[in-house]
Amino acid sequence: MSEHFKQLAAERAAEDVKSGMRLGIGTGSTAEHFVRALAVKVSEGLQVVGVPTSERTHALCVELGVPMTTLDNEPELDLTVDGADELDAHLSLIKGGGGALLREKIVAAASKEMVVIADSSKAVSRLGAFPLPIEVVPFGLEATRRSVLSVLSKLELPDVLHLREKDGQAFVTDGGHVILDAHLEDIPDARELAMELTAIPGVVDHGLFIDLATRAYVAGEDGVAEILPETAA
Ligand SMILES: O=C(CO)[C@H](O)[C@H](O)COP(=O)(O)O
Repeated sequence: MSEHFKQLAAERAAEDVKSGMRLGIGTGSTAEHFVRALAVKVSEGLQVVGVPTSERTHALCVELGVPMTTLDNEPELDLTVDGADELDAHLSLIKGGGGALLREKIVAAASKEMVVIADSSKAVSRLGAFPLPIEVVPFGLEATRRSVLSVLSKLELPDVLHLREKDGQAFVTDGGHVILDAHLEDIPDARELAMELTAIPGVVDHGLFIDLATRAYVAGEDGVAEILPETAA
């Protein structure tokens, strides 16, 4: 069922795409529904160019004939459409379950608008149940891991960090980095944690997306809801 809701949210976002737009194109199963909906519109004559946020999305765009460009050619984008692992009422997000958080954040930051597409299971009152991906440089991994643990301890968060693996090896991102997944259960102050993590040498980025999403389409039993960010207290 959640696959159907992902598709509904993606199709709603595709309706916002107009000819001439420069798009950021996200990564993951929900974003793939968006690529498929976009490809149909392109085959009907819609003229757009997209910057894919991962090699996986790039391959799908090639397969489906969605025209692509690079962020170097188009450093300012009109609209990015991407999925999320969690979103709260302020449209703060956890992303990176698919490991593409770095390119996703660069592309979202280069866009005038970022639309999040999700099934309703992703909407939470507070972020943190989904493990927070922290992308780190392989050089000095143990030292960086200790620095991350010390930030978690300072903020009184659980010190559970797992190096992400794939097929028994460390998972390597498109940028050649590795990922530490932080099992925090609950993040009382996402902004503070984001700032602390960003300041650690060796941390390339993390999956907290704050003040980037401008709108979300969340699909569930009652249809597709449009969500605008609540102003933070
Ligand atoms: O951040 C992401 C990839 O890095 C994805 O957007 C996130 O993991 C959601 O994936 P899905 O749409 O498959 O549930």
